[in-house]
This record gives sequence, structure tokens and C-alpha cells, in this order.
Amino acid sequence: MSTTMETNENIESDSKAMVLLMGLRRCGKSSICKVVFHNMQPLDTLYLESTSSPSLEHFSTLIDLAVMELPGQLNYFEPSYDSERLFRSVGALVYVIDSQDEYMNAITNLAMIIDYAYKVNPEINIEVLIHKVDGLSEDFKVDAQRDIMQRTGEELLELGLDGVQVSFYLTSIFDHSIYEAFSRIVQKLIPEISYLENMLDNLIQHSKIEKAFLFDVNSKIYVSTDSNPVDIQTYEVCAEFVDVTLDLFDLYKETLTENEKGRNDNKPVARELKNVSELGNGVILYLRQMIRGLALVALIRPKGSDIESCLTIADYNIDIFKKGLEDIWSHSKIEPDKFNTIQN
Ligand SMILES: Nc1nc2c(ncn2[C@@H]2O[C@H](COP(=O)(O)OP(=O)(O)OP(=O)(O)O)[C@@H](O)[C@H]2O)c(=O)[nH]1
Repeated sequence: MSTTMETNENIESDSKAMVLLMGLRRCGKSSICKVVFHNMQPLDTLYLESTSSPSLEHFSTLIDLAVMELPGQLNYFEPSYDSERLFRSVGALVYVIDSQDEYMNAITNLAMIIDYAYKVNPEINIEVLIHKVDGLSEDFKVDAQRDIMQRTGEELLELGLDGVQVSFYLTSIFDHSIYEAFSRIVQKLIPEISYLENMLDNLIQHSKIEKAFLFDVNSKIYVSTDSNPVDIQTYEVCAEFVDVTLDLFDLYKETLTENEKGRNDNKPVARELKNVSELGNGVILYLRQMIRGLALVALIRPKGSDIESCLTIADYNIDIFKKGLEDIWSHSKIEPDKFNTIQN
């Protein structure tokens, strides 16, 4: 669902999972929203029109997430705009800085916004995307990050805000970095995140799994992972496995549906999505549908044991993991229909 707002009257003041996307004009805010939440191809963002009024979009995953984009040209601190109410309802302020442009103005603007937001809502997570880094060389990326972090720190110090915690991410819509950044941003808004991480740690310890991600299949954001460090290449392989699995499923859906209809008197059949694939280097990728549009993707390295027994143990433990998720979230009110494409 998506709504465009003319005023800020419909802000849900009690929503903790509101993400506010801000930044100067043309820094890339709409492109980020379209690519991450609407599967738009990055090159198609070249033709996006400038956003002229705030827009609010809702996404349901483990939590109900609202992403509000505020156009760069609006002044939110003029009296007619109820900025206080807006910032009080926000869980994360995501500020986008165009790293390919002159960024001093953006840093001053960011410091001013943090000053305001933090006073109104000290619980707010402040997240800064150093964006469009695809156009920078490796050395330049590191320099730009150091420079932006240092200058932001200086601005905040001048405002007496040196204690405010700000997280920085290098991002681009042309690779997986934007999904990785949004994954971390969204995870901070999930109250049960440490519980989920413990469950995943437990799962991998008992199942010869090297790494496990809980993906939101629509956006490719991972809402949780085990506590081992995330290697971006492992994330990329797993995210692509989600894409391949969904593509294959769509490809064969029609035929399967016809066959199943014949066998089941036209009753719809809910099928759980599952895909297991062995790569050339012996690593196994395992995907299983969970609840609420989520899929567990695990990377299994059999290391000498036979593949069959590895998979049997994984199947058994992942069943238990899924039941655990169902127990925790069964009483929640939202049940997104993202797997409509895979249930017939
Ligand atoms: N190279 C590069 N270009 C990007 C990236 N993200 C967005 N852009 C481009 O930046 C331009 C501006 O993007 P928009 O998403 O319209 O920017 P915006 O911040 O929403 O702009 P306003 O609506 O005017 O506030 C577009 O031409 C995008 O294709 C990126 O990661 N890398």
C-alpha cells in the first residue's frame, strides 16, 4: 500500500517502526525506495521525477514498517509544519548524502536535523548513507567516508551533541550495499532481534550450517542473521538464491497448478517453498519458506559428512525453528500475503 501525503496529519504517533528518509535534492532518496521496496531496476531510476511532497509507504515484514520520504527542497522547521510530532514518531532517521557531489551543505543540514530530532526524540536511531559510491574509486571511498564522518563529528561537537550515536554506511543502488545497509537499519527496529539471533545461533550450531539469513523475500532485506560476521559475498550469493528460487517457482507455477487441480478437485493447495542446491565447490544452499513473507536461507558446508545426513538434520532443525517463529508471531495482527505468488 502506498499513500502520498500533503500534510503530516496522518502520521501514526505511536509507530516505532517509522523510517524517515531525508537528504538534499537529487541525493537518491526516491531511487533507494524504488529499488529496495519496489524491485525497480537501478538504471530505471534515471527517469524518476523529483518528489515534491512527503510520501509515506507501508511495508509488512516481521514488523510493520512505514517509510516516509521527505523531499529535499522542503523546510521542515517552518512553523506551519508539525516537525515535532513527525520526529517524535520516528524510529530511524536515514539521511542520504550524495558522495559524488559537494557534500558540505548536506553535512550542515544533517547536523541541524540531528540537533532538532535528538532533542524531540532521544531514542531515534540516526543512520547516514554515504550514497552513490559506485562512482568512486576504492581509495576515494575510504577518504570520503573518513572526511564525512569527521566533519559530521565536528558539526555535532559545535552543537554540543558529541554524545549522539550516528551510524554510517557506504551505499549504492547498483550493488548489494543498499540492501545490506537497510537490513541493519530495519533490524535495529525489531524489538525481538536478540531473541531471533539466539534462535539462529542455536540452529546453525546444531545443523552444520555456516551462515543463516532470515530474508524478506520481496525486498531482499535480511531481518536477522546469526551472530557470525556478515561477509557481503555470502549475502549476495544467498540473496541471488532467493531470486533464482522465486523465478523458477513462477516459471513452473502454471504447470504445477494445473496438475494439482486435477488431483485435488480444484481445491487450492498451499505449498511451502523449498529449494536446495549444491554449488560446484561442494557448498549447499538451502532455502525454506517461513512465516510473514520470510524465507530462511542457509549456507551448509558438509565438510566430509555425507550430504544426505546433513540435509536430514537441517530439515529437522529448521522445522523446529519455523515452529518457534510461528509461536512468537502467531498472535500478531498482520499476516502479509507475500507468498501469494507461491500458494495456489
Ligand atoms: N550513480 C548513482 N546514481 C544514483 C544512485 N542512486 C540514485 N542515483 C541517481 O540520482 C538521481 C536522483 O535520484 P532521486 O532518487 O530522484 O533523488 P531524490 O533524492 O529522490 O531527489 P528529490 O526527489 O529531488 O529530492 C537519479 O538520476 C538516480 O538515478 C546510486 O547509488 N548511484
